[in-house]
Amino acid sequence: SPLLYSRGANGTGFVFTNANGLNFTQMNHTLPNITIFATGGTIAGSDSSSTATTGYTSGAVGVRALIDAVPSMLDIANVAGVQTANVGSEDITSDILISLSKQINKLVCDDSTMAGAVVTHGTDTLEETAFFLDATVNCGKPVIIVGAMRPSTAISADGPFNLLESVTVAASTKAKNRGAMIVMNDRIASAYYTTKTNANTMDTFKAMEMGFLGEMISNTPFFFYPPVQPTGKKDFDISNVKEIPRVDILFSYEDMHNDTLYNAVESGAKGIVIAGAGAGGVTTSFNYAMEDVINRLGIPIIQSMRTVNGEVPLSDVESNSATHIASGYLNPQKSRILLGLLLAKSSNITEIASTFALNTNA
Ligand SMILES: NC(=O)C[C@H](N)C(=O)O
Repeated sequence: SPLLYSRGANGTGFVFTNANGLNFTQMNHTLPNITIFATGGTIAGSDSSSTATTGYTSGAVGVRALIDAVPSMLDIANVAGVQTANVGSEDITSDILISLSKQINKLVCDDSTMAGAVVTHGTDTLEETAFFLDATVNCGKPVIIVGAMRPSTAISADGPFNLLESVTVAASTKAKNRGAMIVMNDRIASAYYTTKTNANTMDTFKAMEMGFLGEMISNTPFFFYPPVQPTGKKDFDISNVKEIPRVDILFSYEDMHNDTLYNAVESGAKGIVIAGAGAGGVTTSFNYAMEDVINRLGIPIIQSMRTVNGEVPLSDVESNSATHIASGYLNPQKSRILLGLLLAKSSNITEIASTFALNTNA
């Protein structure tokens, strides 16, 4: 069961909580209550050098240290911490995603005293977890996913301010009914569309065509638009889901070999996403191999794109939408999460195709 901590706005120390909910008896009752779910990553990273932004240990410090590093968050909200995992985000698994989503649904959605959730996470796969939570936590309370590009021991570590801003957005009534959001580098971004665009720098999370939802100025959120959800978004109830079927991503390139597809299927993939060249492109020969796998084995294949921007329209994946499925505006890693969630419910290719079609201009 998760480790739970909380403490009062007046700094009166930790209040024990039980696994069914949080005891906020020593809290400042004029403030909203927020739970932070820590999963590891650079935001919890540590290194002996204060200038190292590579080669450090991810997930070295726990949720209590993260909260302790930002005392001013207790002027914004009563805060509880749950240690869901403590790993580099490359080691986040679909089992962790299922348990994180269930924890948020139980401890935040089902608890009327809770205003919102913050998830601390490594940045490398943050967009995948953000997409998963956007799809599976749907109670209208803000869910904010946050990371850092500099470890906690670096000069000007970005984690503490990012965490303060995330708690602030999660506690804001203006943040309700907008789906999950990524808050980093003074920007509020859509979990659905935002991707990591730079491997190293702090200004990395962007949805270049769709833009940001808002900004943080002096730790105050400003939303550019009223609450809105992405056009193609589908909500999932995963309360009965125990496992997400395996979905592999295959990268398209000149001379791509068909056996990459057959190997994936033989190894147990129940769905495939192609990071296609341009608008979903693969070699002519690979196109025949896809046709074979779809028709003979009934395995859905989503054609996405290896470019950072753009759309794979249905008209670009040939044939009809029930056999070749276009990812629309979803990149391969987000398409993989969506296909996994759909396969956890049903392997009906027509249903899968119609969900992806919501993301295309068809
Ligand atoms: N900036 C980071 O968080 C990168 C780290 N490797 C992670 O994703 O866990």
